[in-house]
Amino acid sequence: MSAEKKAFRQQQIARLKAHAQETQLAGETLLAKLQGLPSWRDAKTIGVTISSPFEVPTAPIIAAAAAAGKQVLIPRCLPKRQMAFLPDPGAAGRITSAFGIPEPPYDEAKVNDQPDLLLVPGIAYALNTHARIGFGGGYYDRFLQRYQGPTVVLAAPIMVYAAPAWPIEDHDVMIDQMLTVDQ
Ligand SMILES: Nc1nc2c(c(=O)[nH]1)N(C=O)[C@@H](CNc1ccc(C(=O)N[C@@H](CCC(=O)O)C(=O)O)cc1)CN2
Ligand SMILES: Nc1ncnc2c1ncn2[C@@H]1O[C@H](COP(=O)(O)OP(=O)(O)OP(=O)(O)O)[C@@H](O)[C@H]1O
Repeated sequence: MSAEKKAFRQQQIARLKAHAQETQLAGETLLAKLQGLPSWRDAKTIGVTISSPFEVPTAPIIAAAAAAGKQVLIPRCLPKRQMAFLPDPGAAGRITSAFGIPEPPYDEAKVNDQPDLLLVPGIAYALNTHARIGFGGGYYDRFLQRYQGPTVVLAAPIMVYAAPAWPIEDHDVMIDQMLTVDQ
């Protein structure tokens, strides 16, 4: 990975941490926008992460999906930077990974890697190209190569860039839809 990308990521994560409260507040507006999308309304299954304190809060999204009768699928990290989506067992059923992320237990029979809608996490997004940069695991760039459905990001203000301020690589996959508080 380029030193430039690494430096941007470090700086951006520090910015996210400094704007955690603003990001939490933006969550409400972003969820309302998400609920207005046809891709949300039509989805019977939703792929979403369990957020950390400086990401857009996903607990309200998960609650809204469940209330609307949608099945919530959350990712489990696997060896070789692979990721599988499995039904959310609820807070008490999640297992916290070595990276501190609550994950579903692995059960091959329950894997569904083609949710009807995928909410993609990240640390920064570009309005012009819909490029994204994540935490550096490469999990989503790999996953998105074989995911066929629509992708959406919920971009808190601190995550929004007019154009990418980080290097774009061949394996970067652009996101279909970018929701922001302002645009
Ligand atoms: N809330 C949330 N869950 C998520 C993601 C996310 O962005 N947000 N992910 C989005 O992808 C996946 C996990 N992402 C990860 C990204 C990097 C590393 C990681 O490797 N961390 C190392 C440093 C890097 C390295 O050594 O290569 C570490 O912390 O030691 C782990 C998980 C799945 N779950
Ligand atoms: N499709 C892929 N095939 C092979 N290696 C990949 C692929 N996507 C990413 N990688 C590798 O994974 C590592 C992390 O990728 P990158 O810096 O793009 O992560 P990221 O933008 O934070 O993405 P993500 O949120 O998907 O983890 C890099 O070493 C990159 O070369």
